[in-house]
Amino acid sequence: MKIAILPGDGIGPEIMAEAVRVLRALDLPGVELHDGLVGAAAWRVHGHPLPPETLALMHACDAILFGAVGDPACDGLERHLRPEQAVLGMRKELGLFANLRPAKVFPGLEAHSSLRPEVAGAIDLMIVRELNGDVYFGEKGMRTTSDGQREGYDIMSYNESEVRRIAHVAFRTALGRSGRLCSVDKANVLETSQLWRDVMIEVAADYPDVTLEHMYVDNAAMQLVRAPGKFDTIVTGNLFGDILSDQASMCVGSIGLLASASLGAEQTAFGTKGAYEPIHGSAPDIAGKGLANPVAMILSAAMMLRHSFGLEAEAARIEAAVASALNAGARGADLGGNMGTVAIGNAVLAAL
Ligand SMILES: NC(=O)C1=CN([C@@H]2O[C@H](COP(=O)(O)OP(=O)(O)OC[C@H]3O[C@@H](n4cnc5c(N)ncnc54)[C@H](O)[C@@H]3O)[C@@H](O)[C@H]2O)C=CC1
Ligand SMILES: CC(C)CC(=O)C(=O)O
Ligand SMILES: [Mg+2]
Repeated sequence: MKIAILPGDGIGPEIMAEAVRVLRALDLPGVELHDGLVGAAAWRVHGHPLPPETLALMHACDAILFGAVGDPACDGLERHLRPEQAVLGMRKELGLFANLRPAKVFPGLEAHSSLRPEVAGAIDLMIVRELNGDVYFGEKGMRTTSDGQREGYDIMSYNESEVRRIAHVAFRTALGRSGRLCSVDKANVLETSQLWRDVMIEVAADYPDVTLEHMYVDNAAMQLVRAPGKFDTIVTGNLFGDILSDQASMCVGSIGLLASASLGAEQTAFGTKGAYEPIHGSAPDIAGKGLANPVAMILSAAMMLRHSFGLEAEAARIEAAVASALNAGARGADLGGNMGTVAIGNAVLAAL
């Protein structure tokens, strides 16, 4: 069981250290951890955010633990050299098209939500975000219009097989939960979304036990804070899923709590190959201060054990330890506490 450890930039190395401590504490037989560089950290050494060495490591491993990439010092670089291209490149190169982002309120944290505790307490949802298409991967560029203005453009598109494969993931996910699936789009305005909706309806025929509803993304953003408990499984495109999941994180209390799994079709000897990363970024504003919440990274490691290695009991053990540590007061500044990254890691380890 080979795992690529790619901490990346900013708080990435700080939170990854805690996830690695938790993994090592489980002392799982046959697990090998292989370190690699990604993002600005890789660009500084190799001149590229996703160098061939790192790509080869990603291909050679059964799963990838990915911290975060992004560094304000790189904002002026040509786009293909910016750190963020590493996470996009990894997802595309490995065909990781399905991003699962669970959001559930932890017992004892209801009062830390941006919502009223009784509203927050009902949250238990799964966002299934398409990860290989949409406006993030369309043709983009800068041009000059005929009247001499600069114009930026990014083409949004999905083809039907891209929508169909994420639809199947979403319907299967909903089947394993409450059987309710909400497809979020903007079909009242966008052709891309009209196709998305049409294909969702076609695929629904294969899943008679799932109830499919459709919601426009602007309404979904509103409903997510009005009555988030009404959602169970949400399926949506790359851009909308990116935005709605950050919003969902504050409904449960902090962006430092939400983990994710990015999965494709590739199967290894142990399970589905995947990359596991917090939903947040490199948080340059708190990087290097020991303040980052490592929970999202630790929970991403748990998702890895579940999806890529079939180690359900071990995944559940990590999740229970996190819930117990949080409930006992292990909280950093993001949750109104004063514990640092390592202290929160210690609390999770003690609860394992
Ligand atoms: N998957 C990835 O590698 C991602 C990378 N990014 C990149 O990260 C950089 C920063 O982006 P932002 O928009 O600031 O988003 P961000 O998610 O890094 O930070 C947003 C806010 O949340 C806080 N935050 C994030 N993670 C936290 C944690 N674990 N504990 C406590 N507080 C936390 C930050 O301090 C900041 O105030 C940019 O370069 C961006 O492109 C952004 C999102 C995802
Ligand atoms: C850097 C972005 C492409 C990644 C992001 O914001 C995300 O996946 O949540
Ligand atoms: Mg994001």
